[in-house]
Amino acid sequence: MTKLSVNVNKIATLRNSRGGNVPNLLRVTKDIESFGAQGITIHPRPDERHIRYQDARDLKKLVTTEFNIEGNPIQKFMDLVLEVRPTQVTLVPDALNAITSNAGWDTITNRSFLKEVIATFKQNNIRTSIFVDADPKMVAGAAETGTDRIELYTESFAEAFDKGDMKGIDPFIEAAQTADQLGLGINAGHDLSLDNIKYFKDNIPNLLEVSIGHALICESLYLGLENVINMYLNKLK
Ligand SMILES: CC(=O)[C@@H](O)[C@H](O)COP(=O)(O)O
Ligand SMILES: NCC(=O)COP(=O)(O)O
Repeated sequence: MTKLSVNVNKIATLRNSRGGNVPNLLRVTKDIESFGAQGITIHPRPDERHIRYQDARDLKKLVTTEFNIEGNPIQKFMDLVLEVRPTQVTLVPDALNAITSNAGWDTITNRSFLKEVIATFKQNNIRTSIFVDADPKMVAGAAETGTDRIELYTESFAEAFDKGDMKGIDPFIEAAQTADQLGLGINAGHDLSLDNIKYFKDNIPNLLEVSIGHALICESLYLGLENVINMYLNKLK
């Protein structure tokens, strides 16, 4: 079975846009778990424009499913993860001001750095994952770091799928086979959605976890809109 980990960054972004506590991140997270999600993902960035470091601490007290923290392992992030001790840490090579994640690690150039960081987290019993492009060379490089898992960066698949190009899955099948041969667990994420998730899952059978945020929150808006409009109309009669 593939676990669904819901990325709640977008809930925090909406909350922060008004400066108050609506929507309430902790309440929404609790609801997401009670609706059956098997994990919660957050991706705090150094400017804390969506998830704040304090959110990570607050969520740790409340999350009962798998808690996954993603981010670039700068010192501040390392300290947070070692304090919070989530189930899993996913290392993502974000540039400081990136709007969203836009590349996987070069696991060959960064091998010794990643090896050191992975060792630190593993010594603290935190499962590790490395965000990589669907490239067997990068998957093989990830295996050299000692990581437990990789997270396949799925934007190129999602973009191809959207254009009707079914071949966009091919590099992911190859990368997943390499990961399997090397004993790495496979996660995936970025731009996965209700439209493309079944095709991805059907082609990557050994998929352990997907983390989904942007599309899932947008879909929740669309699918909930009719209900809420009607509730307002009823109150305005
Ligand atoms: C690694 C990854 O693909 C996700 O964590 C994604 O970056 C979500 O973060 P944002 O919500 O900041 O786009
Ligand atoms: N690791 C991917 C993730 O957490 C969510 O990415 P997205 O669904 O917001 O693109």
